Amino acid sequence: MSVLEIRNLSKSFGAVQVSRDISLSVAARQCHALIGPNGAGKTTLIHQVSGVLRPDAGRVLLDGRDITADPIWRRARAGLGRTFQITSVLPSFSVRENVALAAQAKAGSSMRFFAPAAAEAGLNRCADSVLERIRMADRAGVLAADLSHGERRLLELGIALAGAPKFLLLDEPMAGLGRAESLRLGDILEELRREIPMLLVEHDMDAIFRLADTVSVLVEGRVVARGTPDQVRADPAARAAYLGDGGSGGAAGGAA
Ligand SMILES: Nc1ncnc2c1ncn2[C@@H]1O[C@H](COP(=O)(O)OP(=O)(O)OP(=O)(O)O)[C@@H](O)[C@H]1O
Repeated sequence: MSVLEIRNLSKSFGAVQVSRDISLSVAARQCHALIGPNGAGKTTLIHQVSGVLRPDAGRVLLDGRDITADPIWRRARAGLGRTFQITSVLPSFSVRENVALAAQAKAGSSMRFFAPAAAEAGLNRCADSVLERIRMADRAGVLAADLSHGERRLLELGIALAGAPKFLLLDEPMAGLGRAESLRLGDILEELRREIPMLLVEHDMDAIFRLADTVSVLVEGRVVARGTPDQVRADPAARAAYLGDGGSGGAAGGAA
């Protein structure tokens, strides 16, 4: 069964239709990547899944439950994790505190039976296990304000993971990262993807070919090609529309 299912989503801004009858589904242990030229409507689609925007038509289902009308917080509580859209890092708190606060927000009232010291120890344990996963255990005590851009991105992922998501929305996680930082984040996402299914919008084609099981190519709000990374790389419609290269160059050509 699909963990995330998007059925026939459509969205217009005034006279401009930005999502045109888009359907896609992501099963457990799958990474579905969304690629397309600037302005194709990728972020608009992610916003409709996360709840930032309401679609004009169509439905979004998480674990089979219709969440189309749910506000952002209810989607988060239902297990929809997202990163890299709303900056959630608190600069004057340490890395561990940032993750522990996110874990506390997730735990909510279930913590009320514990003495404060025990609750704090539990949150710190949770934070430390997240920091291991994002390979930032050695930065636990550093103020978030003192992190590099790449580390801040990792911390944003850690904050999302502290919410124990059952699905992750990743909107251009590699944007602005250097080569080494992209590879590091790619390693972490590769480990995570078999555990938490994800919808990934990304321009970094190396990351797409490394992480995605399925790729959908969006052009002018419509899915024009879909398949494995290799199938999409060979698809004439994808090459013509997204790569704009007649088959010889462009982003996927570069990754080939
Ligand atoms: N709130 C809005 N009001 C009006 N038009 C919008 C709004 N948000 C996005 N658009 C338009 O919708 C189209 C799709 O934008 P969107 O940001 O979803 O594309 P994208 O594929 O994510 O692009 P990029 O790769 O550059 O991030 C663009 O033409 C954009 O100008």
